Amino acid sequence: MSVTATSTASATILPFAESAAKITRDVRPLRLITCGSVDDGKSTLIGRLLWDTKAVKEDQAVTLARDSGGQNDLGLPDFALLLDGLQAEREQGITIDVAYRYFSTEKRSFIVADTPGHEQYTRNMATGASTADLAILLADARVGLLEQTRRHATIASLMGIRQFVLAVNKFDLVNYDREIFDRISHEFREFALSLGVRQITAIPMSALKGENVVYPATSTMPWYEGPTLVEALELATTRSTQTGGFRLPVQRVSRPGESFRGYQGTVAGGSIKPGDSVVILPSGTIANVKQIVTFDLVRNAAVAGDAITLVLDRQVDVARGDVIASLDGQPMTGLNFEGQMVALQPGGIEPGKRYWLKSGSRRQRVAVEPISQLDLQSGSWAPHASGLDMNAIGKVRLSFEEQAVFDTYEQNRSTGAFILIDPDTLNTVAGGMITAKRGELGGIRRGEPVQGDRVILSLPADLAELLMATDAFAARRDDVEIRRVSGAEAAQILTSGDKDR
Ligand SMILES: Nc1nc2c(ncn2[C@@H]2O[C@H](COP(=O)(O)OP(=O)(O)OP(=O)(O)O)[C@@H](O)[C@H]2O)c(=O)[nH]1
Repeated sequence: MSVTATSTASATILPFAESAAKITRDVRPLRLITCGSVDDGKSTLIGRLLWDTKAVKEDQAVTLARDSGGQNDLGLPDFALLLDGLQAEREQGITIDVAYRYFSTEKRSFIVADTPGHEQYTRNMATGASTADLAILLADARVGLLEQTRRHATIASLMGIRQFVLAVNKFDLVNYDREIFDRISHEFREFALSLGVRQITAIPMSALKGENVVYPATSTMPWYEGPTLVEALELATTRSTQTGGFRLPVQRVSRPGESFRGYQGTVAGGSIKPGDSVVILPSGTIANVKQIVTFDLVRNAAVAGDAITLVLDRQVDVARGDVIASLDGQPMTGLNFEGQMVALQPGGIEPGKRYWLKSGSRRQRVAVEPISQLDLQSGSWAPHASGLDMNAIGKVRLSFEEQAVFDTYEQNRSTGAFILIDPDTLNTVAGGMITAKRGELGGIRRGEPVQGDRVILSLPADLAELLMATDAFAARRDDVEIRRVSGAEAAQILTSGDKDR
């Protein structure tokens, strides 16, 4: 549907969008989340987006007019009711689940997740954020940024979202005051930059009146020269999992007969073709791809998102939960990682307790040790060695009993993301992402032992042999463990261990 036809605004030409369209045209729909505090106007904004892009069908419009008991003083229906898929919301006056809506302009289509603003629903927000390319964060122009806005911005960044639109809403209630916009947008920009988000667009708007949403507010906010919301969305980029190397988390080993053995899963990054060499992790076995099979076809290549069965050229030991990866740019393998997580359950996260960590098809026992917690007011990380309360965002150490395989979330949002499950209740208690592998030279790095009191040295095999032959090692045999790794992996451990320090 076109967004240029308008019944409420005078502007039918969108020069910014016209030029933008020449710059980028991404065929995949852009996935967005909207978040902010209660009553900032999320439902009204999404309703307005759907209405002004003509995504509302005629029968819905009739229901809407009936349900809103007529029209508001602008002669328009109550847009918030548009999003009222759930009867409960109307009864309780709050949004209680993630609702997905679809709309499109001439240039692009969009999928929007409407996530709730209430504290206890942070978990739903994290669900919406995990698949989104961009987050629209709402703020009420009368009150500015609230803790909840900062929390949602932080979760969105934790879930890997690197594009934010700050929608400073309800400008009609502050006399379209430019100074208010400058102050709030400056404050938000500082906060978002501290989260590592660089693509930030702040837009003053009135969702209720439809100003700067689809149509520019040239008469009421002539001082604003940036894009409307829709123009900013048309320009945004989608996140891709195809930037890194090939990743196939194995979901199933298929053995229909003696002669055939295939490894099934959905490609979580990169691409593959017959003849390519791959490594099976955590074992480190190397093999070549013989065949790529989908449910009815033999393929000559597969890319991220394809569900495939991979046949290798030799008998190897592969189990559910293993990762088959390209030889170049392998994921990290180890027992100790660092991550960031948000606690999602009332009990929070207890330090030292064993949880199940689930990433893709893999489920492993893990001990979680909080290191620091994000102060949502200042945006800084404060040392924090006790548990993480519900909704708290923390940096943590993860210690596994068996070798784990991860990418950092920056490199691959599928093999770098995880959830934590409480083994007693089977509830999902946290969601998070991997930020680095912990240097297993931990005893040397800042003298901090890992794995209880033992220092683990991961060394290239030749160095390991040399060290183990020394008297010094013999004397410390009980508190030092030496692991033999490849030279490349030793280098990787050293570099990743130094990150964030
Ligand atoms: N004046 C004015 N009022 C607005 C604007 N946007 C929303 N509102 C009003 O603000 C109130 C809250 O809007 P909602 O859209 O329900 O807010 P929400 O953030 O979705 O709230 P929850 O669903 O409870 O999380 C409603 O009364 C809206 O009509 C605006 O731009 N200007």
